[in-house]
Amino acid sequence: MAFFQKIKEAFIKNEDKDKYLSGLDRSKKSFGDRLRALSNNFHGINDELLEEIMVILLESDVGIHTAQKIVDAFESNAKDLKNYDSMEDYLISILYDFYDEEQDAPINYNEDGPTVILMVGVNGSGKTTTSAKLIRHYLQQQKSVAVVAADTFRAGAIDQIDTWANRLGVPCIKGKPNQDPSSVIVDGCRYAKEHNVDILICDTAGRLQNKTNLMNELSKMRRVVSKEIEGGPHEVWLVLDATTGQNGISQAKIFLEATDVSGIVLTKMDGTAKGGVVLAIRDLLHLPVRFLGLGEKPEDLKSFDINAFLMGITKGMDADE
Ligand SMILES: Nc1nc2c(ncn2[C@@H]2O[C@H](COP(=O)(O)OP(=O)(O)OP(=O)(O)O)[C@@H](O)[C@H]2O)c(=O)[nH]1
Repeated sequence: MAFFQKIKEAFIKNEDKDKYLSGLDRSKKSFGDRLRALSNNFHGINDELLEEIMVILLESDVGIHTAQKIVDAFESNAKDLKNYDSMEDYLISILYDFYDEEQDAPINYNEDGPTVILMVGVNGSGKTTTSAKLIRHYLQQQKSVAVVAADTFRAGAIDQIDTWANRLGVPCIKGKPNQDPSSVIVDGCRYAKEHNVDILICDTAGRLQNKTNLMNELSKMRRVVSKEIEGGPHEVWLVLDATTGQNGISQAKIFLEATDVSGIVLTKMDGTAKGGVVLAIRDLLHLPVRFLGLGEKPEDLKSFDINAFLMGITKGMDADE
């Protein structure tokens, strides 16, 4: 069976498939459609073709380092592929293996009390919106959820998450503007323990003015959570704006130097053709992509699925043809 068939079979079972297709449509235009255009002039695997694949990867923002690795892996076994379809199928299999989802541990949920998730990332990356989307995601899974408005530095951030919490009918634990975010997080943890909350989402501030401050602030937050709730924080998710592509990766590295991060949420994927950044993240940051933001609405945050992702960026809506 062609490799793509396997992806398609898994994709069909994903209930978020329509959102994946619409949200990744721009990436598909820059990747899948351009790849397919190579079928018009396919003369086997040669330097020209490898060069074209490289350019397509780069323009999808896979980044030079990662793109080179992908092309090398592809080249080493592709020589005998005689037609475009088998070439495309093999390339998709390389991208699949490259992501290698098997290496990901499942999300670390606390079996004995609230699971605390710290949301970190620079301002504007979509952290607050993603926190709101996560509330919905977990409510849909019949979990009890509360949110902590620990971004006490940005005027408006507290109101923003509070409004979302009200709309979604979950408690929002908030402090005053400029209050120490860690003290608000302590209040949140205590509330979660007292009220048997399953998931506590902490929307933190994303100030990146200097690494030492960031490091101190993040380690204080971790420390207070771990004192209040055993094993916490159970997950620390770095929110990255996909439209910033490779710049987002440099930003991510600063956060990774400041604290342990257990996963990435990539927002605004619907607004960019740079979908290839998923592969660069995997290669350069060695972290699982946990969720993709595929639109602005609360229901537009989707659990990452490599099959749906590859389908979205390669064949998209044409997959039924
Ligand atoms: N199209 C689209 N827009 C998004 C997505 N995620 C977030 N946004 C938009 O991005 C903008 C910034 O989002 P916020 O959630 O306010 O960003 P933030 O990181 O919390 O910013 P601070 O609160 O300043 O830290 C908002 O207009 C969101 O609607 C997404 O997946 N797709």
